[in-house]
Amino acid sequence: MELKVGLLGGGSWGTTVASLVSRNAPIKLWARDPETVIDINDNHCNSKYLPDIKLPPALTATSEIGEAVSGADVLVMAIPSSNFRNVLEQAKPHLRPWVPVISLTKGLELATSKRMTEVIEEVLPGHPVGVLTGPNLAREIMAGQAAASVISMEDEIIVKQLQQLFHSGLFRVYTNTDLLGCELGGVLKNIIAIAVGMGDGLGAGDNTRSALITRGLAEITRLGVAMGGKPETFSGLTGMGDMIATCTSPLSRNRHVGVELGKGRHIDEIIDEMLMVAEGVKSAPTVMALAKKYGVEMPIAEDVFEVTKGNRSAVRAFRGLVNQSAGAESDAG
Ligand SMILES: NC(=O)C1=CN([C@@H]2O[C@H](COP(=O)(O)OP(=O)(O)OC[C@H]3O[C@@H](n4cnc5c(N)ncnc54)[C@H](O)[C@@H]3O)[C@@H](O)[C@H]2O)C=CC1
Ligand SMILES: O=C(CO)COP(=O)(O)O
Repeated sequence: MELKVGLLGGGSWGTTVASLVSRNAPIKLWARDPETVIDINDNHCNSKYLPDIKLPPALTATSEIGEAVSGADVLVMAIPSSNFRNVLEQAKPHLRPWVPVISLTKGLELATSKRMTEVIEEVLPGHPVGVLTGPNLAREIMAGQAAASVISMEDEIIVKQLQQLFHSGLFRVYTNTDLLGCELGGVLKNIIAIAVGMGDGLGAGDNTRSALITRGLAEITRLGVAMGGKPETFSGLTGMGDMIATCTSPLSRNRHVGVELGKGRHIDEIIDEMLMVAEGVKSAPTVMALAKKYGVEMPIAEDVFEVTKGNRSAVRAFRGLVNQSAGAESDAG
């Protein structure tokens, strides 16, 4: 049976995943901005978020949320974490029972510290939930570069059915049933990418970058495992894989924030001039609250949090990180 897909969110990643799915299944993308809807339907472009990129003609969009949701056999959410619950509430009256809901979002809810799949379970009880996550920079995928990703759901049968919707020649989609571990990897690496960006903005070298990525991975693994994720998940595509892509790519918005902080700019000024979302800035306070709750030391994330709050300069944070006394490699800090 051919599954129909509704995808909510007309930004860079929502449009990219909708383009991938349009090769495999009928899909309707909902965007709140009517100009984006016209641009996709008439010009096969999303000039605002993916300038100079041609979209597949099979991809169509609507500004009526009910049109994307009511006929859907699968719902995909590409809305930033700050507005995720609100959009899900708007979708709820139109959604048929038991339709699986897949999140593409790499953030946490500020007010509740919840993961997006927990928000889905709360708003839409009974619907199977999952994430599609991995080292996936939107512009590279739209440019036809090969990439790998992971669809994660706890139900082994449903996850295999949905894998086929997203998988294609140049976009290899693996399955994983460690939903918590996969989802947290995508969220937590954003903060480490800000730290790495800060180092790069301050002119640090490749050795420093490697140390931050490696120690950062250890840090996010400690928290993820304390919360119930599997250690091996954090060394796979959704953990180490996404860390490498986000911490080293000039396309990463989170790394960009770090680079600008490293140059001495203020966080408000950096965010004000960005069109797109950098989830790591918004997740930092929640990650600190989770680290405290689970008794996990996260020195790199803490420095990022302090710099983004304006309590510490990037130079001071960075000096602190490289000057820290070193114990055993397996220790925190
Ligand atoms: N861009 C990328 O390469 C990747 C992004 N992600 C994640 O995907 C999520 C979405 O990111 P992007 O699409 O890149 O962000 P973006 O900043 O490019 O676009 C965000 C979209 O959400 C829409 N939006 C925001 N609030 C809304 C609301 N209340 N109602 C309706 N629409 C609303 C905006 O209009 C915009 O179309 C983020 O959590 C991000 O971390 C994950 C993998 C790759
Ligand atoms: O999650 C991403 C790549 O996998 C995108 O990272 P940014 O949000 O930092 O651009």
